[in-house]
Amino acid sequence: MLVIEQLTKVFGDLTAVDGVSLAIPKGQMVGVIGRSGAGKSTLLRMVNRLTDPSRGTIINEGRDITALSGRDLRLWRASCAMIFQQFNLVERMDVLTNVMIGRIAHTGLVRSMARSFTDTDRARAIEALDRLDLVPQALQRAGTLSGGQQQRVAIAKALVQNPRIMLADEPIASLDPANASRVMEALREINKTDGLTVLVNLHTLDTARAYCDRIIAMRAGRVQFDGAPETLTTDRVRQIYGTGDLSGDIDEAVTSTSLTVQAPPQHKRAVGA
Ligand SMILES: Nc1ncnc2c1ncn2[C@@H]1O[C@H](COP(=O)(O)OP(=O)(O)OP(=O)(O)O)[C@@H](O)[C@H]1O
Repeated sequence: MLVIEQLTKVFGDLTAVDGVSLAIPKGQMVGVIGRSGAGKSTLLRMVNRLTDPSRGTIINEGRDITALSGRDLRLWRASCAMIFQQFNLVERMDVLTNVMIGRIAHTGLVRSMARSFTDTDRARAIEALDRLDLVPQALQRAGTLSGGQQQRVAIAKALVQNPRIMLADEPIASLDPANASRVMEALREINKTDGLTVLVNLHTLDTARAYCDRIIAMRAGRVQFDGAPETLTTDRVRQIYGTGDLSGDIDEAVTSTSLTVQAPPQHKRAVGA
């Protein structure tokens, strides 16, 4: 169980995350939705301590994550794999090497920089690539792959870290709908097969509804809704985001979503996938 209590992040005059409390059972797939600036990224970044909280606590399986420093903090970060919108791969390196870099916590930085990986590293990386249907691309330069393939390489790289939690910060925001579906399906498959907790930030309600066990809707740093996808009705979304304030992705999701049909992901920000 991941327990977040009164988690707050203040940047100058701005409270980006404002007293968020959540209890996330192991193995749950949670979609965090909200408009740009709602505090979704800051929340995720605090969970893996890329951003230090101003107040509040994060407890994972009874361990106070907010108190970690030094080696323990590095190990926590390694066990909390992060997927970013922009893939974070070394484009000029081949796919297999990119994935093996994910073994850094096990291999060590020096060996990783020298690209001196063990047979175990290589075997784990190939196994992960196989799960993501990317073995044929293993020796291809990462930069030559499509955006969707690159994001699946990033997921394979995260998998070889042996994470306890997978954090994905708008993993499909740069992808076309077909690639977005494959990436979300891959995350869901890993969540179900490995029992891995997944926290995924999404701009669109349809996607969260289609793939997540639970939806957290944020606005201005606060949790406005936390529950099962089917209980987040259109009326509830309108209450949260306000009828006079319905522009952008959440608005489109409200107007385009059937509440009974698990719609395929509707991507809103297609750029150079
Ligand atoms: N390092 C920072 N310094 C100052 N302000 C920040 C910093 N990081 C985030 N913010 C601000 O905190 C607020 C929340 O940002 P955050 O990125 O968490 O929102 P978000 O919901 O993830 O938005 P997006 O969907 O656009 O990524 C925004 O107003 C943002 O400008």
